[in-house]
Amino acid sequence: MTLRVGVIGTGAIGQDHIRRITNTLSGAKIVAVADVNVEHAHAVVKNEKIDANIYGNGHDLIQAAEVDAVLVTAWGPAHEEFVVASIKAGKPVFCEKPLAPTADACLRIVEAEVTHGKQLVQVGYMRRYDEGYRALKKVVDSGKIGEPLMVHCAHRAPSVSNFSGDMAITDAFVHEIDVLRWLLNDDYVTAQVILPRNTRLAGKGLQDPHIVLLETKKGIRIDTEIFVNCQYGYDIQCQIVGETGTANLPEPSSVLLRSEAKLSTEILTDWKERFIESYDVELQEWIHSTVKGEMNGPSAWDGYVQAVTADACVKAKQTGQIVPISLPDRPAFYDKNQFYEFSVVR
Ligand SMILES: NC(=O)C1=CN([C@@H]2O[C@H](COP(=O)(O)OP(=O)(O)OC[C@H]3O[C@@H](n4cnc5c(N)ncnc54)[C@H](O)[C@@H]3O)[C@@H](O)[C@H]2O)C=CC1
Ligand SMILES: O=C1[C@@H](O)[C@H](O)[C@@H](O)[C@H](O)[C@H]1O
Repeated sequence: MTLRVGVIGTGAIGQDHIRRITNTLSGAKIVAVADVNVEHAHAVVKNEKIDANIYGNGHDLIQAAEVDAVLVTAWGPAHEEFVVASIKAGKPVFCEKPLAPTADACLRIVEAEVTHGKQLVQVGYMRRYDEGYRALKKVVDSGKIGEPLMVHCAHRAPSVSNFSGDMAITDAFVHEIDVLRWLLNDDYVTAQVILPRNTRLAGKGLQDPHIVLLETKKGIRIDTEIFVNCQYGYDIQCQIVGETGTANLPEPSSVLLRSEAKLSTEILTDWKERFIESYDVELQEWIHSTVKGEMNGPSAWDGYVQAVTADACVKAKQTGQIVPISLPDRPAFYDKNQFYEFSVVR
């Protein structure tokens, strides 16, 4: 069976996902696209040479008979309405991060899904599909370093022209929020943010770097440097310190170059390049799971936890205080794999 996918939002990552589903992955094809900028949607369909219907309104795409599953790659504030509408239509939906910009909006999505009774939502946290993070998780789960005690991370980007306000936390650090609780199989209980000396190279009025300190239920302490105008590269670091050893996220593979009296390896500069394979694996696994009627990736609940944690970090930044993170108990609904029937008969 070929999964017929409709994409809402034909901007940067929407186009990337259209390309990978069309040219790289198997088991799915793009049959519809929607964007508030319809001209842009037309241009994307033409440039990518796909045979897809074009809608000016995402809700029409969700209702369209030719669409089996929905990919939401519109701006964050538009995610909630499209994810909820997909759930109500009983269609599996992959939504790019963040699930929604506020914790309340994420909770409404969780409630809509629980009410519907089957898990239909996956959130685009692709680091869980990265070979390096998966290898790191294997080591942690094996017990080779004993129980994890501390985690030291860095999220560095060369520059970010589009960031405003607290986007270093709400747009960039959200990836660490998701991947670290998955790596550690734990949840967060407090957040604190320390503001080091500001770089002169950040946009006007923007704080950069930040140091975020998270504490988990098990008492693990996590420090993350977020430095999104570091100039030199896109550099993601993660070291887990356990009782009997440490484990580091592997560096992306790169040729070890001996030249001009120097020994060097390349550092990537673009997040798309750094995680290019993870996006492929993430969407390929989503396609396979969806066709089987399963939902195995980051869930709406994970999206909600990320939003609550990000809110606490923003509050901690604003107040300079250690902010408690309290979450309701995870609904039992998210404990088990909920299978849905693929009702589309062709
Ligand atoms: N997982 C990851 O690493 C990444 C995730 N993202 C996420 O993907 C989402 C999109 O980001 P970009 O592609 O960079 O943004 P973008 O600005 O390039 O594209 C967004 C598109 O959505 C369209 N749009 C906005 N509101 C809409 C609505 N109500 N209905 C239909 N179309 C609408 C816009 O016209 C635009 O074409 C964001 O949530 C972002 O955080 C973006 C980059 C990387
Ligand atoms: O999601 C992403 C972007 O929105 C964000 O701007 C980058 O910093 C992230 O690393 C990338 O994965």
